[in-house]
Amino acid sequence: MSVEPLPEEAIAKRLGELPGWRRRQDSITRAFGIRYHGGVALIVHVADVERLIGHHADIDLRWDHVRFSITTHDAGHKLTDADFDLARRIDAIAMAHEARPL
Ligand SMILES: C[C@H](O)[C@H](O)[C@H]1CNC2=NC(N)=NC(=O)C2=N1
Repeated sequence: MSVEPLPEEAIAKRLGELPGWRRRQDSITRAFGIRYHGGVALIVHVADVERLIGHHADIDLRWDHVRFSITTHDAGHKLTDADFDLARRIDAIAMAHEARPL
């Protein structure tokens, strides 16, 4: 997976393919509705996949939702293909946990 920052057009294209994810400066972010303990289970599953692929989201757990934010630290906190790959994986895991798309 390249750690080259993506050009703006590529970012727009990839965001268009990932409904629910929003850009926030040089990261992408999405929240899922899920109760606290379910959120913990979801995070553990995501963390296992992150360990396998070597890419990690910033994760904010609240009592009724969990928010994932992703950027590539190794690219100077810019968006890369690795961020969009992880976002797709998080979507699939969140659906498997029956998290509510927000
Ligand atoms: C050595 C290790 O693979 C790197 O530091 C990885 C780990 N996980 C990472 N996660 C994210 N989001 N960005 C990175 O640049 C990054 N780098």
